[in-house]
Amino acid sequence: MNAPANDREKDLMGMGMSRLRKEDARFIQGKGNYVDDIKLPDMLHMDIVRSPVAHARIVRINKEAALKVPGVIAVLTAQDLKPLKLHWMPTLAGDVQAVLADEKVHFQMQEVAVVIATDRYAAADGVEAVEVEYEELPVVIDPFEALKPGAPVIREDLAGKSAGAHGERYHHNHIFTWDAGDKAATDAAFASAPITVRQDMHYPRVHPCPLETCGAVASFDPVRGELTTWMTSQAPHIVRTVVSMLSGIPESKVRIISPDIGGGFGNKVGIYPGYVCAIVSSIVLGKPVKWIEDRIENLSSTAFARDYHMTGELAATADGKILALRTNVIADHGAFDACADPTKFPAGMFHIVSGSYDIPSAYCRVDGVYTNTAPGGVAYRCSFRVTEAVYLIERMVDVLAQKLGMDKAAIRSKNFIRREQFPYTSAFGFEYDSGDYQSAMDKVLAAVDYPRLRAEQAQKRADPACPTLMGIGLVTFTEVVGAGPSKICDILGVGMFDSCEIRVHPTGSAIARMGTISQGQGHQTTYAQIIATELGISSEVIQIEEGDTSTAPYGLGTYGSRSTPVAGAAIAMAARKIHAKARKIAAHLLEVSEADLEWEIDRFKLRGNDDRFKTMKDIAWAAYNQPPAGLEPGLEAVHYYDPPNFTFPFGAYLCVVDIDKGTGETSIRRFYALDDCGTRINPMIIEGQIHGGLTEGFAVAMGQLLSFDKQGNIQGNTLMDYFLPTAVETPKWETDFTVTPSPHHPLGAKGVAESPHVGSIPTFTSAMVDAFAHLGVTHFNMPHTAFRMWHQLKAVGLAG
Ligand code: PCD
Ligand SMILES: [Cu+]
Repeated sequence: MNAPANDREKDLMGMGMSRLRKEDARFIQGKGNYVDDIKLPDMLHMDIVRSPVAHARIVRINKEAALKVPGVIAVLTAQDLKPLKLHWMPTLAGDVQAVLADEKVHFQMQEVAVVIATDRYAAADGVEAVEVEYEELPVVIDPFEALKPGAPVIREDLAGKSAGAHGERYHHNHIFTWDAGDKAATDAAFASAPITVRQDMHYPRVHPCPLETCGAVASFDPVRGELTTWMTSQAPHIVRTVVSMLSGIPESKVRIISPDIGGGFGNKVGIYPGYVCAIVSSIVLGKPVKWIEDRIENLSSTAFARDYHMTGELAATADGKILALRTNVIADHGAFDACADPTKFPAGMFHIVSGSYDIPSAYCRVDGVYTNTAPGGVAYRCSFRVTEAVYLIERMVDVLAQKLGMDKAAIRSKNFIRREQFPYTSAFGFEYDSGDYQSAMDKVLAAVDYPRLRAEQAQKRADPACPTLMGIGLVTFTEVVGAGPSKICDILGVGMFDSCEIRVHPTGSAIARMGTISQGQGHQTTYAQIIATELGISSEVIQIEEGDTSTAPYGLGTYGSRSTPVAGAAIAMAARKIHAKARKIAAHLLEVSEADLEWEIDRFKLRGNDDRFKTMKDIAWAAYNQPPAGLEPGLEAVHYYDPPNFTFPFGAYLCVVDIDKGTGETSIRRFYALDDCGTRINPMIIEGQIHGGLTEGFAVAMGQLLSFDKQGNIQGNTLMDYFLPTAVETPKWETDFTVTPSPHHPLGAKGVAESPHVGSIPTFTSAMVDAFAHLGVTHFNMPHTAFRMWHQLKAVGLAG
């Protein structure tokens, strides 16, 4: 933290200060306002009939018994939505998805019908009473099986379509092939390389699992023709655009409000059938309709993450210089392609897979595949498949080091993009804005006394009586966040810029609105801190509002750690417009020329003269009272910021584990995380974000898993089974930082919230595998539960 220069600066509580979170006053008193807190007069409740089977034809749906349940008002099926052309909806990935199953169900828990009733209980009773007759079809849950010639046809609606939104389809269950890099040069480098390594790995299906599930309250006013919907959306403006396009209601009469959100983690970016059904029900019935998912519905049917079957290959010299990288991925996207990636990137930013290393040639290919599982593939705390990419490259560098008998740190040093190479263009065409990987790693190695840890490990390996296996994981990752330059990044054709509007009131306090939406990140605090420093107004009196499309300027929302890189920049630019006008007003009030003024914390003063000044408070009053001739009254500005590039935060993580040789039980002895996100706005919030991301990384690596049995029954979809670590299981985190500002961001800031998730997961695997490295093991898949580790121990002749 930069110590404030004086009391005036301290009073601002601006950038760089660990000020407490403004929003916590309401959160810790239970006074937040979540979607389920919205209660409107005459509000009806909706519940969803879901398929018990994974693949079947719907022979018949009988609503009669349900309609007799006291309180039930209506039951809607695909047949009812058909006349409105709303039984299918477009997905963000250019596919279509059934809103309610149309003649066929494609995965277990798919939405089949909705029941609307006067209360939540009656709606649930109604759901029980809807009779659906299914004729079961063969199920495919394995994407490799799905691509075989005789595999069951999952998407009959696509029959005969040999091309999708992302080009050619070569099989009825194939969605797209996407590739990047130079294949010929990469193949040539492999053909002549002295050393090559190859490793298959599966990044299993996991779920973001926010504590608050998804939900909506839709309220259509038939008199005014206006639709207001409160919903748990990470991107309310794009939802408004889509709702207007689908319903035909003018965008000016659609209002989407994201109230407080109890965690998003990528799960609340997409548009789900439940939202659409609540809106349609409200339009049809002319009354407000509330839909709130339960936990099992959230885990089973809303967007999952990952499920990437990856093959990595590295070519290198005998002394460990990497010459080329090749990867091939089979991506399970479930029954509908409903990933939420920028339109032109069906595999997100997977091509950041060359990581922190200077690799001359690289090529990657991803094939998207349909299976009878829930749709998804969202960016769970990651900027669109970056987690998968970082996992692959970090695993591969370890595998190569093992093959060459090199140390993990030494091989990384040998291949780092060096500080003087930035801006650096990767083999995939990303222009990395800045970085200093060697300094970050050196700081971590020194902090944990790496040589001593290795010596301890050697000693333990030499002692057969030692009850534990000790593993050391090391990862040096690069993220790509801040989507994005709108020339390459859009969602449904809308460029991925972001926005800010600031109004300074006559008495010197202010309100600001952005196109993003906090889900717990603390935007109300950090955004106010940026404005405080830029404008010399205390962050305490700067009100931040997000999430209401009727008041906030258009923006693309919060995910992919884009708020700081994009909206954060918009805030600085809007503030600078106000600053420029304030300077004119100050010059007028002081009767001097603008050039004679200098800015100091909260005021313009006559250069070198502390006694002649006008504070921002004076200037605000004057703006509404006696602006200079020719200048409009008022003190406000709007800025739409289209970033010139992504930002590239990075980090170096080290983990030490001790695995019990008898039981496979693992203790995380140490986890040291160094992050570099450029200029830091609020170090305390950053620390909290890093703890959160590391804890979610721990959960994924050590326990989370959604899997399916052969019939397509989902496993692990309750919190009895799905691992959400509490304070009891969570390791103690040690954090550290370096500061390498982004050269193109007005504040030098990069995103940070995803880095700890992206970086920690491969670090855990690196540590777990390292514990077995002396026994010839190079890789095993997550999650590293005690049971799976016990099998691993048995496989190498340990454990009973
Ligand atoms: N340099 C810097 C950076 C940053 N920061 C801070 O921190 C935070 C964060 O940021 P970013 O990184 O920018 O991010 P954003 O955009 O805001 O956010 C997003 C993220 O965020 C995270 N975190 C969190 N937290 C909470 N609490 N909750 C939630 O939900 C969440 N989510 C998660 C996720 S998943 Mo995705 O969606 O999957 O893609 S992506 C994501 C904010 O407040 C800010 O301001 C500072 O201070 N500084
Ligand atoms: Cu991702």
